[in-house]
Amino acid sequence: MVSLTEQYPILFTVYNLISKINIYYILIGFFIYLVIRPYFYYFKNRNSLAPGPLPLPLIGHWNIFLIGDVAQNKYNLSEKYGEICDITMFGQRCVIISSPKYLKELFSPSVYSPFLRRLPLTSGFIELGMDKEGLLLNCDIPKWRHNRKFFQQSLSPPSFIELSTKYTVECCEEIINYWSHIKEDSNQIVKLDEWFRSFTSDMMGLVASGSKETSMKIQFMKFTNQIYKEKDIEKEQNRGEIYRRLRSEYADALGFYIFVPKILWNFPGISIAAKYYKNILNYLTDFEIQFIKERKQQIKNENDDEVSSQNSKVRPDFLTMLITQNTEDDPSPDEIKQNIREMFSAGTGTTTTTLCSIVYLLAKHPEHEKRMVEEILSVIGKDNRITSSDLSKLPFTEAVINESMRLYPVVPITYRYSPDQDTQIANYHFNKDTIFAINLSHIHRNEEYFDKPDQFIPERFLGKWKETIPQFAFSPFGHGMRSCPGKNFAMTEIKVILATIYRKYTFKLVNPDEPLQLKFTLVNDISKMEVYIEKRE
Ligand code: HEM
Repeated sequence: MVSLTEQYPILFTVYNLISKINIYYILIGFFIYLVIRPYFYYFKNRNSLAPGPLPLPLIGHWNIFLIGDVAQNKYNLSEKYGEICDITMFGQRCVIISSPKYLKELFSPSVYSPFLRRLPLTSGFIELGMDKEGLLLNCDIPKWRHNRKFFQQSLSPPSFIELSTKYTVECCEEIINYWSHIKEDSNQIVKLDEWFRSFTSDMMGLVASGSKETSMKIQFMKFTNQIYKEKDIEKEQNRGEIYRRLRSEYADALGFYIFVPKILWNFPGISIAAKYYKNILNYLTDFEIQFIKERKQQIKNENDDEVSSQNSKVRPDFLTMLITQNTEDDPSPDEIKQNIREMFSAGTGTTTTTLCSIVYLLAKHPEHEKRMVEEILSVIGKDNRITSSDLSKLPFTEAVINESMRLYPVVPITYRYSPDQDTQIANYHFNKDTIFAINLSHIHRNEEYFDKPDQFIPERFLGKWKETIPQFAFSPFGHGMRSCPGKNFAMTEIKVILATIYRKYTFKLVNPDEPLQLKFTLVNDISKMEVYIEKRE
Protein backbone atom coordinates (compact mmCIF):
# COMPACT_ATOMS: atom_id res chain seq x y z
CA MET A 1 0.00 0.00 0.00
CA VAL A 2 1.32 3.46 -0.91
CA SER A 3 1.47 5.73 2.15
CA LEU A 4 -0.05 9.19 2.08
CA THR A 5 3.45 10.68 2.46
CA GLU A 6 4.57 9.03 -0.74
CA GLN A 7 1.38 9.94 -2.51
CA TYR A 8 1.51 13.67 -1.65
CA PRO A 9 5.21 14.40 -0.99
CA ILE A 10 4.99 18.17 -1.57
CA LEU A 11 1.97 18.58 0.65
CA PHE A 12 3.75 16.75 3.46
CA THR A 13 6.94 18.76 3.09
CA VAL A 14 4.90 21.94 3.40
CA TYR A 15 2.98 20.50 6.37
CA ASN A 16 6.25 19.51 8.04
CA LEU A 17 7.66 23.01 7.58
CA ILE A 18 4.55 24.71 8.93
CA SER A 19 4.45 22.47 11.99
CA LYS A 20 8.00 23.49 12.82
CA ILE A 21 7.29 27.21 12.70
CA ASN A 22 7.03 28.55 16.17
CA ILE A 23 6.93 31.91 17.73
CA TYR A 24 10.72 32.34 17.62
CA TYR A 25 10.80 32.00 13.84
CA ILE A 26 8.12 34.67 13.61
CA LEU A 27 10.14 36.96 15.87
CA ILE A 28 13.34 36.37 13.86
CA GLY A 29 11.42 37.05 10.64
CA PHE A 30 10.05 40.25 12.07
CA PHE A 31 13.52 41.32 13.16
CA ILE A 32 14.92 40.69 9.67
CA TYR A 33 12.02 42.65 8.19
CA LEU A 34 12.85 45.59 10.44
CA VAL A 35 16.49 45.50 9.40
CA ILE A 36 15.78 45.27 5.68
CA ARG A 37 12.89 47.69 5.41
CA PRO A 38 14.83 50.96 5.81
CA TYR A 39 17.38 49.90 3.20
CA PHE A 40 14.54 49.12 0.84
CA TYR A 41 13.19 52.65 1.31
CA TYR A 42 16.67 54.10 0.95
CA PHE A 43 17.29 52.47 -2.41
CA LYS A 44 13.78 53.13 -3.66
CA ASN A 45 14.33 56.87 -3.20
CA ARG A 46 17.97 56.84 -4.23
CA ASN A 47 17.67 58.93 -7.39
CA SER A 48 16.32 61.91 -5.47
CA LEU A 49 18.72 61.77 -2.54
CA ALA A 50 20.33 64.74 -0.90
CA PRO A 51 23.88 63.90 0.19
CA GLY A 52 23.74 61.83 3.31
CA PRO A 53 24.68 58.57 4.96
CA LEU A 54 23.05 55.21 4.57
CA PRO A 55 20.98 54.87 7.72
CA LEU A 56 23.56 53.70 10.18
CA PRO A 57 22.06 51.94 13.17
CA LEU A 58 20.88 48.54 12.03
CA ILE A 59 17.29 48.85 13.05
CA GLY A 60 16.44 51.93 11.07
CA HIS A 61 12.81 51.36 11.95
CA TRP A 62 13.62 52.70 15.40
CA ASN A 63 16.23 55.23 14.45
CA ILE A 64 14.97 57.03 17.49
CA PHE A 65 18.32 56.32 19.20
CA LEU A 66 20.25 58.08 16.45
CA ILE A 67 17.69 60.89 16.49
CA GLY A 68 18.15 61.07 20.29
CA ASP A 69 21.90 61.63 19.96
CA VAL A 70 21.38 64.20 17.22
CA ALA A 71 18.69 65.92 19.30
CA GLN A 72 21.01 66.27 22.27
CA ASN A 73 23.92 67.46 20.15
CA LYS A 74 25.92 64.35 21.11
CA TYR A 75 26.25 63.39 17.47
CA ASN A 76 26.93 66.13 14.94
CA LEU A 77 25.23 64.67 11.91
CA SER A 78 25.35 67.88 9.88
CA GLU A 79 29.11 68.34 10.35
CA LYS A 80 29.65 64.90 8.86
CA TYR A 81 26.96 64.81 6.21
CA GLY A 82 25.76 68.37 5.59
CA GLU A 83 22.79 70.46 6.66
CA ILE A 84 20.36 68.24 4.78
CA CYS A 85 20.83 64.50 5.07
CA ASP A 86 18.99 61.23 5.09
CA ILE A 87 18.16 58.67 7.69
CA THR A 88 15.08 56.49 8.08
CA MET A 89 12.49 56.58 10.81
CA PHE A 90 9.43 54.45 11.48
CA GLY A 91 10.68 52.53 8.44
CA GLN A 92 10.23 55.60 6.26
CA ARG A 93 12.58 58.06 4.62
CA CYS A 94 13.47 60.85 7.02
CA VAL A 95 15.44 63.92 6.00
CA ILE A 96 17.15 65.87 8.77
CA ILE A 97 17.36 69.60 8.18
CA SER A 98 19.86 71.51 10.33
CA SER A 99 19.70 75.01 8.86
CA PRO A 100 17.02 77.73 9.09
CA LYS A 101 17.68 78.52 5.40
CA TYR A 102 15.62 75.54 4.28
CA LEU A 103 12.57 75.92 6.52
CA LYS A 104 10.43 78.37 4.54
CA GLU A 105 8.10 75.75 3.06
CA LEU A 106 8.06 73.49 6.11
CA PHE A 107 7.24 76.30 8.55
CA SER A 108 4.88 78.06 6.16
CA PRO A 109 2.06 79.98 7.92
CA SER A 110 -0.31 79.31 5.00
CA VAL A 111 -3.48 77.28 5.51
CA TYR A 112 -2.79 75.77 2.07
CA SER A 113 0.68 74.54 3.02
CA PRO A 114 1.15 70.85 2.10
CA PHE A 115 3.09 70.44 5.38
CA LEU A 116 0.23 70.66 7.82
CA ARG A 117 0.90 67.16 9.17
CA ARG A 118 3.53 66.32 11.73
CA LEU A 119 4.15 62.57 11.36
CA PRO A 120 2.63 59.71 9.36
CA LEU A 121 0.01 57.59 11.05
CA THR A 122 1.06 54.51 12.96
CA SER A 123 -1.32 51.89 14.36
CA GLY A 124 -0.33 53.07 17.86
CA PHE A 125 -1.45 56.64 17.18
CA ILE A 126 -4.72 55.29 15.79
CA GLU A 127 -5.30 53.14 18.87
CA LEU A 128 -4.74 56.22 21.01
CA GLY A 129 -7.33 58.12 19.00
CA MET A 130 -4.73 60.77 18.17
CA ASP A 131 -5.07 60.39 14.40
CA LYS A 132 -8.38 62.27 14.20
CA GLU A 133 -8.71 64.01 17.56
CA GLY A 134 -6.73 66.69 19.33
CA LEU A 135 -3.73 68.40 17.78
CA LEU A 136 -0.37 66.82 18.43
CA LEU A 137 -0.50 63.97 15.91
CA ASN A 138 -3.79 64.68 14.21
CA CYS A 139 -3.43 63.87 10.49
CA ASP A 140 -7.01 64.65 9.53
CA ILE A 141 -6.52 68.26 8.46
CA PRO A 142 -10.15 69.54 8.61
CA LYS A 143 -10.50 67.99 12.07
CA TRP A 144 -7.13 69.31 13.21
CA ARG A 145 -8.14 72.81 12.06
CA HIS A 146 -11.41 72.57 13.94
CA ASN A 147 -9.62 71.55 17.15
CA ARG A 148 -6.78 74.03 16.73
CA LYS A 149 -9.29 76.89 16.54
CA PHE A 150 -10.94 75.84 19.81
CA PHE A 151 -7.67 75.14 21.56
CA GLN A 152 -6.23 78.51 20.69
CA GLN A 153 -9.39 80.50 21.39
CA SER A 154 -9.77 78.86 24.77
CA LEU A 155 -6.28 79.90 25.87
CA SER A 156 -6.62 83.54 24.76
CA PRO A 157 -9.35 85.36 26.78
CA PRO A 158 -8.01 87.79 29.41
CA SER A 159 -10.16 86.04 32.05
CA PHE A 160 -8.32 82.78 31.34
CA ILE A 161 -4.89 84.45 31.53
CA GLU A 162 -5.86 86.08 34.84
CA LEU A 163 -7.08 82.77 36.18
CA SER A 164 -4.00 80.82 35.11
CA THR A 165 -1.69 83.46 36.66
CA LYS A 166 -3.70 83.25 39.89
CA TYR A 167 -3.50 79.44 40.00
CA THR A 168 0.21 79.45 39.23
CA VAL A 169 0.78 81.86 42.12
CA GLU A 170 -1.34 79.63 44.42
CA CYS A 171 0.70 76.57 43.48
CA CYS A 172 3.93 78.54 44.05
CA GLU A 173 2.69 79.47 47.51
CA GLU A 174 1.92 75.82 48.22
CA ILE A 175 5.41 74.68 47.16
CA ILE A 176 7.05 77.50 49.16
CA ASN A 177 5.04 76.41 52.18
CA TYR A 178 6.37 72.83 51.82
CA TRP A 179 9.93 74.03 51.31
CA SER A 180 9.71 76.17 54.43
CA HIS A 181 10.07 72.90 56.36
CA ILE A 182 13.61 72.44 55.08
CA LYS A 183 15.94 73.24 57.97
CA GLU A 184 18.66 75.84 57.42
CA ASP A 185 22.09 74.28 56.79
CA SER A 186 20.57 70.78 56.76
CA ASN A 187 22.18 69.94 53.42
CA GLN A 188 19.05 68.02 52.55
CA ILE A 189 19.06 66.95 48.91
CA VAL A 190 15.95 68.03 47.01
CA LYS A 191 14.93 66.25 43.82
CA LEU A 192 13.84 69.34 41.96
CA ASP A 193 12.74 67.45 38.83
CA GLU A 194 10.15 65.53 40.91
CA TRP A 195 8.97 68.68 42.67
CA PHE A 196 8.50 70.59 39.42
CA ARG A 197 6.77 67.60 37.83
CA SER A 198 4.23 67.47 40.65
CA PHE A 199 3.92 71.26 40.59
CA THR A 200 3.06 71.43 36.88
CA SER A 201 0.67 68.51 37.22
CA ASP A 202 -1.27 70.14 40.09
CA MET A 203 -1.26 73.48 38.36
CA MET A 204 -2.45 72.09 35.06
CA GLY A 205 -5.18 70.17 36.91
CA LEU A 206 -6.51 73.47 38.21
CA VAL A 207 -6.13 75.40 34.98
CA ALA A 208 -7.45 72.70 32.67
CA SER A 209 -10.39 71.25 34.49
CA GLY A 210 -10.56 72.81 37.91
CA SER A 211 -9.59 69.62 39.72
CA LYS A 212 -7.48 70.11 42.84
CA GLU A 213 -4.83 67.44 42.78
CA THR A 214 -2.37 66.20 45.37
CA SER A 215 0.90 65.59 43.54
CA MET A 216 2.78 68.18 45.57
CA LYS A 217 1.26 66.88 48.79
CA ILE A 218 2.47 63.36 47.98
CA GLN A 219 5.89 64.72 47.03
CA PHE A 220 6.06 66.47 50.40
CA MET A 221 5.13 63.27 52.23
CA LYS A 222 7.87 61.39 50.40
CA PHE A 223 10.31 64.18 51.11
CA THR A 224 9.63 64.24 54.84
CA ASN A 225 9.70 60.42 54.97
CA GLN A 226 6.12 60.29 56.13
CA ILE A 227 4.76 56.95 55.12
CA TYR A 228 2.91 57.58 51.93
CA LYS A 229 -0.17 55.42 52.12
CA GLU A 230 -2.31 55.24 49.04
CA LYS A 231 -5.29 54.80 51.38
CA ASP A 232 -4.72 58.18 53.06
CA ILE A 233 -5.09 59.89 49.77
CA GLU A 234 -8.00 57.69 48.72
CA LYS A 235 -9.85 58.62 51.88
CA GLU A 236 -10.11 62.13 50.56
CA GLN A 237 -12.18 60.72 47.69
CA ASN A 238 -10.45 63.35 45.64
CA ARG A 239 -11.51 63.25 42.04
CA GLY A 240 -8.46 65.17 41.00
CA GLU A 241 -6.30 62.47 42.55
CA ILE A 242 -8.03 59.70 40.59
CA TYR A 243 -7.55 61.74 37.44
CA ARG A 244 -3.88 62.30 38.24
CA ARG A 245 -3.30 58.57 38.62
CA LEU A 246 -5.15 57.73 35.42
CA ARG A 247 -3.07 60.28 33.54
CA SER A 248 0.17 58.84 34.80
CA GLU A 249 -0.97 55.40 33.54
CA TYR A 250 -1.93 57.07 30.26
CA ALA A 251 1.64 58.38 29.88
CA ASP A 252 2.86 54.75 30.06
CA ALA A 253 0.18 53.72 27.56
CA LEU A 254 1.45 56.42 25.18
CA GLY A 255 4.96 54.94 25.32
CA PHE A 256 3.59 51.45 24.72
CA TYR A 257 1.47 52.34 21.70
CA ILE A 258 4.11 54.52 20.09
CA PHE A 259 7.06 52.18 20.44
CA VAL A 260 5.55 48.66 20.31
CA PRO A 261 4.40 47.85 16.74
CA LYS A 262 0.87 46.50 16.37
CA ILE A 263 2.14 43.17 15.04
CA LEU A 264 3.45 42.38 18.53
CA TRP A 265 0.33 43.30 20.51
CA ASN A 266 -1.08 39.77 20.42
CA PHE A 267 2.13 38.03 21.45
CA PRO A 268 2.08 36.18 24.75
CA GLY A 269 3.18 38.50 27.54
CA ILE A 270 2.84 41.59 25.41
CA SER A 271 -0.88 40.92 24.95
CA ILE A 272 -1.40 41.29 28.71
CA ALA A 273 0.18 44.76 28.61
CA ALA A 274 -1.84 45.64 25.47
CA LYS A 275 -5.08 44.63 27.22
CA TYR A 276 -4.14 46.52 30.36
CA TYR A 277 -3.43 49.75 28.48
CA LYS A 278 -6.60 49.37 26.44
CA ASN A 279 -8.58 49.18 29.71
CA ILE A 280 -6.78 52.25 31.03
CA LEU A 281 -7.66 54.16 27.88
CA ASN A 282 -11.33 53.15 28.14
CA TYR A 283 -11.49 53.99 31.82
CA LEU A 284 -9.83 57.36 31.33
CA THR A 285 -12.18 58.18 28.45
CA ASP A 286 -15.29 57.31 30.52
CA PHE A 287 -13.95 59.41 33.38
CA GLU A 288 -13.32 62.43 31.19
CA ILE A 289 -16.60 62.21 29.28
CA GLN A 290 -18.51 62.08 32.58
CA PHE A 291 -16.60 65.13 33.80
CA ILE A 292 -17.40 67.03 30.60
CA LYS A 293 -21.10 66.09 30.78
CA GLU A 294 -21.33 67.40 34.33
CA ARG A 295 -19.65 70.67 33.43
CA LYS A 296 -21.97 71.07 30.43
CA GLN A 297 -24.95 70.60 32.71
CA GLN A 298 -23.57 73.14 35.16
CA ILE A 299 -23.14 75.66 32.36
CA LYS A 300 -26.64 74.94 31.06
CA ASN A 301 -28.02 75.72 34.50
CA GLU A 302 -26.67 79.24 34.25
CA ASN A 303 -27.73 81.62 31.53
CA ASP A 304 -25.15 82.96 29.05
CA ASP A 305 -24.66 86.29 30.83
CA GLU A 306 -23.98 84.59 34.12
CA VAL A 307 -21.35 82.23 32.69
CA SER A 308 -19.23 85.10 31.46
CA SER A 309 -19.80 87.30 34.53
CA GLN A 310 -17.69 87.53 37.69
CA ASN A 311 -20.53 86.01 39.76
CA SER A 312 -20.63 82.81 37.74
CA LYS A 313 -20.40 79.59 39.72
CA VAL A 314 -18.78 77.99 36.68
CA ARG A 315 -15.00 78.36 36.76
CA PRO A 316 -13.50 80.04 33.67
CA ASP A 317 -10.93 77.25 33.19
CA PHE A 318 -9.83 75.62 29.92
CA LEU A 319 -12.70 73.10 30.02
CA THR A 320 -15.34 75.83 30.39
CA MET A 321 -13.66 77.84 27.62
CA LEU A 322 -13.82 74.84 25.31
CA ILE A 323 -17.49 74.21 26.04
CA THR A 324 -18.63 77.83 25.76
CA GLN A 325 -17.12 78.72 22.41
CA ASN A 326 -20.51 79.92 21.16
CA THR A 327 -19.94 78.85 17.60
CA GLU A 328 -22.13 76.75 15.35
CA ASP A 329 -19.75 73.82 15.22
CA ASP A 330 -19.08 73.25 18.91
CA PRO A 331 -16.42 70.64 19.69
CA SER A 332 -17.81 67.21 20.53
CA PRO A 333 -17.17 65.63 23.98
CA ASP A 334 -14.53 63.41 22.35
CA GLU A 335 -12.74 66.41 20.91
CA ILE A 336 -12.91 68.26 24.23
CA LYS A 337 -11.57 65.19 26.00
CA GLN A 338 -8.57 64.90 23.67
CA ASN A 339 -7.80 68.63 23.90
CA ILE A 340 -7.77 68.46 27.70
CA ARG A 341 -5.55 65.37 27.55
CA GLU A 342 -3.11 67.11 25.25
CA MET A 343 -3.03 70.17 27.44
CA PHE A 344 -1.60 67.86 30.11
CA SER A 345 0.67 65.79 27.90
CA ALA A 346 2.08 68.75 25.95
CA GLY A 347 2.04 71.26 28.77
CA THR A 348 3.46 69.63 31.91
CA GLY A 349 6.70 67.80 30.94
CA THR A 350 7.77 70.66 28.64
CA THR A 351 7.43 73.24 31.40
CA THR A 352 9.13 70.98 33.97
CA THR A 353 12.18 70.43 31.76
CA THR A 354 12.44 74.11 30.86
CA LEU A 355 12.25 75.12 34.55
CA CYS A 356 14.97 72.62 35.46
CA SER A 357 17.26 73.82 32.68
CA ILE A 358 16.81 77.42 33.89
CA VAL A 359 17.65 76.48 37.48
CA TYR A 360 20.68 74.50 36.25
CA LEU A 361 22.04 77.38 34.17
CA LEU A 362 21.40 80.04 36.83
CA ALA A 363 23.12 77.90 39.46
CA LYS A 364 26.16 77.84 37.20
CA HIS A 365 25.96 81.58 36.50
CA PRO A 366 25.22 83.42 39.77
CA GLU A 367 25.89 86.79 38.13
CA HIS A 368 22.86 86.30 35.85
CA GLU A 369 20.75 85.02 38.74
CA LYS A 370 21.63 88.17 40.72
CA ARG A 371 20.55 90.42 37.86
CA MET A 372 17.29 88.50 37.39
CA VAL A 373 16.41 88.62 41.09
CA GLU A 374 17.15 92.37 41.22
CA GLU A 375 14.76 92.89 38.33
CA ILE A 376 12.05 90.80 40.02
CA LEU A 377 12.41 92.62 43.35
CA SER A 378 12.33 96.03 41.71
CA VAL A 379 9.13 95.22 39.78
CA ILE A 380 7.17 93.09 42.26
CA GLY A 381 8.89 93.44 45.62
CA LYS A 382 9.64 90.69 48.12
CA ASP A 383 6.11 89.78 49.22
CA ASN A 384 3.57 91.22 46.79
CA ARG A 385 1.56 88.85 44.65
CA ILE A 386 2.57 89.02 41.00
CA THR A 387 -0.20 90.01 38.58
CA SER A 388 -0.44 89.46 34.83
CA SER A 389 0.30 93.17 34.23
CA ASP A 390 3.75 92.79 35.89
CA LEU A 391 4.86 90.19 33.36
CA SER A 392 5.78 92.57 30.55
CA LYS A 393 8.10 94.45 32.93
CA LEU A 394 10.56 91.57 33.29
CA PRO A 395 12.71 91.66 30.11
CA PHE A 396 15.81 90.13 31.69
CA THR A 397 13.81 87.28 33.22
CA GLU A 398 12.33 86.66 29.77
CA ALA A 399 15.84 86.73 28.27
CA VAL A 400 16.95 84.08 30.80
CA ILE A 401 14.04 81.86 29.74
CA ASN A 402 14.79 82.32 26.02
CA GLU A 403 18.50 81.67 26.44
CA SER A 404 17.80 78.49 28.43
CA MET A 405 15.41 77.28 25.73
CA ARG A 406 18.03 78.07 23.09
CA LEU A 407 20.61 75.88 24.81
CA TYR A 408 18.18 73.16 25.91
CA PRO A 409 15.07 73.19 23.69
CA VAL A 410 12.52 70.76 25.14
CA VAL A 411 11.45 69.84 21.65
CA PRO A 412 14.89 69.52 20.04
CA ILE A 413 13.49 68.09 16.81
CA THR A 414 10.10 68.76 15.32
CA TYR A 415 8.64 67.13 12.24
CA ARG A 416 6.71 67.94 9.10
CA TYR A 417 5.31 65.53 6.60
CA SER A 418 3.30 65.66 3.39
CA PRO A 419 1.63 62.51 2.05
CA ASP A 420 0.16 64.40 -0.96
CA GLN A 421 2.88 66.42 -2.61
CA ASP A 422 6.53 66.09 -3.71
CA THR A 423 8.71 68.99 -2.72
CA GLN A 424 11.89 70.81 -3.68
CA ILE A 425 14.21 72.03 -0.95
CA ALA A 426 17.69 73.47 -1.63
CA ASN A 427 17.56 72.11 -5.19
CA TYR A 428 16.85 68.56 -4.03
CA HIS A 429 13.71 66.78 -4.99
CA PHE A 430 11.86 64.88 -2.28
CA ASN A 431 9.07 62.43 -2.95
CA LYS A 432 5.80 62.82 -1.09
CA ASP A 433 5.73 60.73 2.08
CA THR A 434 9.17 61.94 3.13
CA ILE A 435 9.38 62.86 6.82
CA PHE A 436 11.30 66.09 7.50
CA ALA A 437 12.99 66.27 10.89
CA ILE A 438 13.88 69.85 11.81
CA ASN A 439 16.97 69.82 13.99
CA LEU A 440 16.20 72.77 16.28
CA SER A 441 18.86 71.93 18.86
CA HIS A 442 21.58 72.15 16.21
CA ILE A 443 20.18 75.32 14.64
CA HIS A 444 20.07 76.97 18.10
CA ARG A 445 23.82 76.43 18.54
CA ASN A 446 25.01 77.62 15.16
CA GLU A 447 27.81 80.16 15.56
CA GLU A 448 26.78 81.90 12.37
CA TYR A 449 23.75 83.24 14.25
CA PHE A 450 24.78 83.09 17.89
CA ASP A 451 28.15 84.36 19.07
CA LYS A 452 29.78 81.85 21.50
CA PRO A 453 26.86 79.50 20.91
CA ASP A 454 27.58 77.08 23.77
CA GLN A 455 27.69 79.78 26.40
CA PHE A 456 24.80 81.03 28.54
CA ILE A 457 24.48 84.73 27.63
CA PRO A 458 20.90 85.94 28.33
CA GLU A 459 21.78 89.48 27.17
CA ARG A 460 21.62 88.32 23.56
CA PHE A 461 17.83 88.22 23.97
CA LEU A 462 17.49 91.82 25.14
CA GLY A 463 16.31 94.74 22.96
CA LYS A 464 15.66 94.15 19.25
CA TRP A 465 17.26 90.71 19.17
CA LYS A 466 14.78 89.41 16.58
CA GLU A 467 16.30 91.70 13.98
CA THR A 468 19.80 90.32 14.54
CA ILE A 469 19.15 86.70 13.61
CA PRO A 470 17.56 85.13 10.53
CA GLN A 471 13.99 83.85 10.56
CA PHE A 472 13.67 80.39 12.19
CA ALA A 473 17.14 80.53 13.82
CA PHE A 474 15.43 80.50 17.24
CA SER A 475 12.34 78.29 17.39
CA PRO A 476 11.74 76.75 20.84
CA PHE A 477 7.99 76.76 20.12
CA GLY A 478 8.26 75.88 16.42
CA HIS A 479 6.77 78.03 13.66
CA GLY A 480 3.92 78.14 11.19
CA MET A 481 0.50 76.57 11.34
CA ARG A 482 1.55 73.81 13.71
CA SER A 483 3.57 75.91 16.11
CA CYS A 484 2.92 75.58 19.83
CA PRO A 485 -0.52 76.98 20.76
CA GLY A 486 0.53 77.00 24.44
CA LYS A 487 3.46 79.39 23.90
CA ASN A 488 2.02 82.46 25.67
CA PHE A 489 0.54 80.36 28.42
CA ALA A 490 3.87 78.57 29.02
CA MET A 491 5.87 81.82 29.02
CA THR A 492 3.42 83.38 31.50
CA GLU A 493 3.56 80.35 33.75
CA ILE A 494 7.37 80.10 33.75
CA LYS A 495 7.81 83.82 34.42
CA VAL A 496 5.35 83.70 37.33
CA ILE A 497 7.14 80.69 38.82
CA LEU A 498 10.61 82.24 38.50
CA ALA A 499 9.43 85.57 39.90
CA THR A 500 7.65 83.99 42.86
CA ILE A 501 10.22 81.38 43.79
CA TYR A 502 13.55 83.09 43.08
CA ARG A 503 12.86 86.09 45.28
CA LYS A 504 12.61 83.67 48.24
CA TYR A 505 15.05 80.90 47.37
CA THR A 506 18.28 80.12 45.61
CA PHE A 507 19.38 76.69 44.38
CA LYS A 508 22.79 75.00 44.50
CA LEU A 509 23.53 71.97 42.35
CA VAL A 510 24.48 68.81 44.26
CA ASN A 511 26.74 67.76 41.37
CA PRO A 512 27.81 71.00 39.69
CA ASP A 513 30.19 69.22 37.30
CA GLU A 514 27.53 66.93 35.87
CA PRO A 515 25.85 67.93 32.59
CA LEU A 516 22.11 68.54 32.65
CA GLN A 517 20.51 65.08 32.83
CA LEU A 518 18.13 64.90 29.86
CA LYS A 519 16.50 61.80 28.46
CA PHE A 520 15.18 61.92 24.90
CA THR A 521 11.92 60.20 24.05
CA LEU A 522 10.16 62.27 21.43
CA VAL A 523 10.97 65.33 23.52
CA ASN A 524 13.70 66.07 26.06
CA ASP A 525 12.68 65.05 29.54
CA ILE A 526 14.64 65.94 32.64
CA SER A 527 15.62 62.66 34.27
CA LYS A 528 17.39 63.84 37.43
CA MET A 529 18.06 67.16 39.07
CA GLU A 530 19.31 67.27 42.64
CA VAL A 531 19.78 70.58 44.43
CA TYR A 532 20.17 72.15 47.84
CA ILE A 533 17.59 74.83 48.49
CA GLU A 534 18.66 77.91 50.44
CA LYS A 535 16.48 80.72 51.70
CA ARG A 536 17.44 84.08 50.26
CA GLU A 537 18.46 86.73 52.80
C1 HEM B 1 8.11 75.53 27.74
C2 HEM B 1 7.01 74.97 27.36
C3 HEM B 1 6.71 74.50 25.96
C4 HEM B 1 7.53 74.32 24.89
C5 HEM B 1 9.02 74.60 24.80
C6 HEM B 1 6.71 73.83 23.79
C7 HEM B 1 7.19 73.56 22.52
C8 HEM B 1 6.42 73.06 21.50
C9 HEM B 1 6.91 72.78 20.16
C10 HEM B 1 8.33 73.01 19.67
C11 HEM B 1 5.88 72.28 19.45
C12 HEM B 1 5.94 71.84 17.98
C13 HEM B 1 5.83 73.07 17.11
C14 HEM B 1 6.09 72.84 15.66
O1 HEM B 1 6.16 71.69 15.22
O2 HEM B 1 6.22 73.85 14.92
C15 HEM B 1 4.71 72.25 20.31
C16 HEM B 1 3.47 71.81 19.92
C17 HEM B 1 2.37 71.80 20.76
N1 HEM B 1 2.31 72.30 22.06
FE1 HEM B 1 3.83 73.12 23.10
N2 HEM B 1 5.42 73.72 24.22
C18 HEM B 1 5.36 74.11 25.54
C19 HEM B 1 4.25 74.18 26.36
C20 HEM B 1 2.98 73.87 25.95
C21 HEM B 1 1.79 74.06 26.76
C22 HEM B 1 1.76 74.66 28.15
C23 HEM B 1 0.74 73.58 26.03
C24 HEM B 1 -0.73 73.56 26.38
C25 HEM B 1 -1.34 74.51 26.96
C26 HEM B 1 1.27 73.10 24.76
C27 HEM B 1 0.53 72.52 23.76
C28 HEM B 1 1.03 72.13 22.53
C29 HEM B 1 0.23 71.47 21.50
C30 HEM B 1 -1.24 71.08 21.63
C31 HEM B 1 1.06 71.29 20.39
C32 HEM B 1 0.68 70.66 19.04
C33 HEM B 1 0.16 71.75 18.10
C34 HEM B 1 -0.31 71.24 16.74
O3 HEM B 1 0.16 70.22 16.28
O4 HEM B 1 -1.16 71.91 16.15
N3 HEM B 1 2.62 73.31 24.74
N4 HEM B 1 5.06 72.74 21.55
